[in-house]
Amino acid sequence: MSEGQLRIVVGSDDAGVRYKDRLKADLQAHPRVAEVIDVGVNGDEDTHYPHVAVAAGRLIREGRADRGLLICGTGLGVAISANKVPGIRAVTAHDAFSVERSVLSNNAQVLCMGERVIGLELARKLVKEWLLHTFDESSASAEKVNAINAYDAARGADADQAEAAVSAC
Ligand SMILES: O=C[C@H](O)[C@H](O)COP(=O)(O)O
Repeated sequence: MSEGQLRIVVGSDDAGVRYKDRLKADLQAHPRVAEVIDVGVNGDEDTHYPHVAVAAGRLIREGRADRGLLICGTGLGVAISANKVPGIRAVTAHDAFSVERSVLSNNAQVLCMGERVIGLELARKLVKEWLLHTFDESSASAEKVNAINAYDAARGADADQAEAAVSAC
């Protein structure tokens, strides 16, 4: 893997599998992509979106992938589900500005799209652009992402600990 290359996990439910497979092929051909890991679904498989999205999020959390691209009917269910994995920041975005800011403002690792919402060619263009955005740890946005991470780290802890973690940001 060369410097700056990304390992990307892709996944979908049955409503997103056509786009997932097409976008996966684009990713495999892209010079910025070192590896694509497909967590399904494949063919006529009918695994529901939460299971696929959480599997993808876990690969990122475990350090086996850098980013995730998840497709369902709307892009909403996969985002909600991936965000249940600690440390994961997943967004649904169907326009260039939101896709860009998901990385530059939010350092989101996971981009979600809806096959029933966006045209395939626009989705392909946005995914190519997404690959070129990189979060700047020295930017003013980093402090805000750190606050998200502090809330995240405090999940499961008692409320006092959560407040202390957040107020320290
Ligand atoms: O967010 C959920 C997705 O759009 C999914 O593909 C379809 O879910 P539904 O069948 O519950 O509408």
